[in-house]
Amino acid sequence: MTTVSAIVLAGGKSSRMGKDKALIPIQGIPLLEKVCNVAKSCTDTIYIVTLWPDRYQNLQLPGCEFIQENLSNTQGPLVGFTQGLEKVKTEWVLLLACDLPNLRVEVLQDWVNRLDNVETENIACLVKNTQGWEPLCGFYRSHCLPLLLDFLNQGGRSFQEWLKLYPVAHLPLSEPDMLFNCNTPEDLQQFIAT
Ligand SMILES: Nc1nc2c(ncn2[C@@H]2O[C@H](COP(=O)(O)OP(=O)(O)OP(=O)(O)O)[C@@H](O)[C@H]2O)c(=O)[nH]1
Ligand SMILES: [Mg+2]
Repeated sequence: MTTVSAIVLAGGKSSRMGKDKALIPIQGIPLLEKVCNVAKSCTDTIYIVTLWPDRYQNLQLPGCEFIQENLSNTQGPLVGFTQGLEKVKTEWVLLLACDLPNLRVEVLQDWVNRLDNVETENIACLVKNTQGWEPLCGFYRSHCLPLLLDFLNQGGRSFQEWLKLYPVAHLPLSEPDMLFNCNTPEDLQQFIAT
């Protein structure tokens, strides 16, 4: 089976939520912990990229390694991903946002099993929606790092724009609510109510 690592992004400002999304308890478990638990079903190597590892010190995150972003301010998920990718030693990396309360282990494991059959030209393997790729719940080849650095050096910061430059393979998703992400207090209320 393909070996993968995982990168969990937890360096966003949570400005729409008004408090750190990573720490919001879902059924009593902080969201970042929940996401890392799901990532654990795919790999033993999990990197959490954040500007503030101290905040997450008391979470149950066994085996997860913090990567402290060496920036004075957040630069967005593409930059956070790049900082994580610099550590990755496996061929593929699973990238996850920290605000995905609905992730399903069986779906992610099915996706991992598909990676061996992805054509080599593809730099990533992602779900597509009507607006474009879902960049924050899917797989990237670690050798895309130089391409990503080039893009950042030219001032690019958008996942969607970067992904337009290279071939990307599709991942199937029969239940799109798995990608529901909690951005606002209303999103959270909606999630808790369902
Ligand atoms: N490491 C890192 N993660 C980031 C950065 N910006 C966003 N993220 C993460 O990327 C994911 C998606 O980001 P958003 O849903 O926009 O979250 P956010 O930026 O915290 O929220 P808003 O401030 O409301 O836009 C979340 O897991 C964030 O923690 C960043 O600069 N560095
Ligand atoms: Mg989000």
